[in-house]
Amino acid sequence: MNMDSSLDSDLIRYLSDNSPMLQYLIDTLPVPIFYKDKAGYYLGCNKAFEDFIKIERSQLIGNNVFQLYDRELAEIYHSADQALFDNPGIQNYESVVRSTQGDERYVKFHKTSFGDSKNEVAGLIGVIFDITAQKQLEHKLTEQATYDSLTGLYNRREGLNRVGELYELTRRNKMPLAVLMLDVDHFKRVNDQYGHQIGDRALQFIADTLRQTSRQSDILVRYGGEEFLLFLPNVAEGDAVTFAERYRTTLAEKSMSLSKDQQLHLTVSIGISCYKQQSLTDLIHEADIALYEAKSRDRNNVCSY
Ligand SMILES: Nc1nc2c(ncn2[C@@H]2O[C@H](COP(=O)(O)OP(=O)(O)OP(=O)(O)O)[C@@H](O)[C@H]2O)c(=O)[nH]1
Repeated sequence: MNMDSSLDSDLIRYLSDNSPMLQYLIDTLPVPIFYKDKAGYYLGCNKAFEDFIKIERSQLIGNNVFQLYDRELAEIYHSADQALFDNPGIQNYESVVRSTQGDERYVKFHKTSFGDSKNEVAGLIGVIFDITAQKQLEHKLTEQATYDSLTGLYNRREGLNRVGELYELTRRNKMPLAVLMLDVDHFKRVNDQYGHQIGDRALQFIADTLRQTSRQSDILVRYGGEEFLLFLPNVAEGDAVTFAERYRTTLAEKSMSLSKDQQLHLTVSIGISCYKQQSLTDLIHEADIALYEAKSRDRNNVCSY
C-alpha cells in the first residue's frame, strides 16, 4: 500500500476499524463504488470498482488519479472532485472512462461529499453507473433516424432538416443554392429483370457514385425509392448544370458488375432548380418539374427549371 503522509490518519483508522463489515457490504453491490480523502487519495473501493478499472484495491489505496490514469483524464477527474469539495453535497455527471488497460466505457458518476467529526469536508464517495449499453443504443437509434439504411445517405426527414438550416443560411446571406432532383431511369425494369436484391445493390451503387462525385458540403438525400435530392451550397445556375452533367455522365459511363461477364448499366435523369428567393418547398417542387421534363426528353438527361 502506498500510504502518503497527506492521508488523513483518523479517517483511515476509522475506516479500518469498521472495514470488515463495511467492505463486505459494499462488495456485495454490483455497481462500482470508491471513496477518496479530500486530498484526492483513494481510501477504498468495492469489488465492482476493482473489476471496473481492472486494478486491485491494494494498488489503488493511497494513490491519486494522477498516479493511476493518463494526465488528460486525471485532470478531468481532479477538477470534478475539486468542484464537489468547493461545493459540498451531491454531484452528477456523465463521462467517458478508460480502464488502466485502455478500454473505454460511458459512465454516469454520482458523487457525494462526506464530513469529518468537525463537520469539515473530509472526502467523497463515488458511485459509477455504466451507461455504455444505453449510449450505444442511443447512437444506433440516432443513426437509424438520420441515415437511410440501404444507401447510407440522409433519409428524407433528416435531409430536409439539414436543408432547412442550409436554406436559412442561404436566405440570410443571399448565397447561391442549387437543388438537383435525380431519378433512376427505368428502375422498375432492373427489379423486374434481376430481382429486388440487385435493385437494392443498384441503389447503393448510385449512392456511392454520388458520394464520390460530390463535395463534402453537399447534402445528399435519399428522397424516395429511386429518387435522390442533392443540395449544393454556394453553387450558382451555370455550375449546377456542370455538376448535374458530371453526375449523369459518370453514372452512364460506369457499370455495375453482376457477374464475371454481366454488367448492369444505369442512367439517371436530373432536374435542377436554383435559389431565387423562392421558398424551400417551391425550390424542391421546381426541381421536380425540371426532372419531369428531363424524363420526358427520353431520360438520361439534365433539365433546369
Ligand atoms: N430494389 C428496390 N426497388 C425499389 C426501392 N424503392 C423503390 N423501388 C422500385 O423502384 C421502381 C420505380 O419505378 P417507377 O416509378 O415506375 O419508375 P421507373 O421504372 O424508374 O421509370 P422512370 O422513372 O419513368 O424512368 C419500382 O419498381 C419500385 O418498386 C428499393 O428500395 N429497392
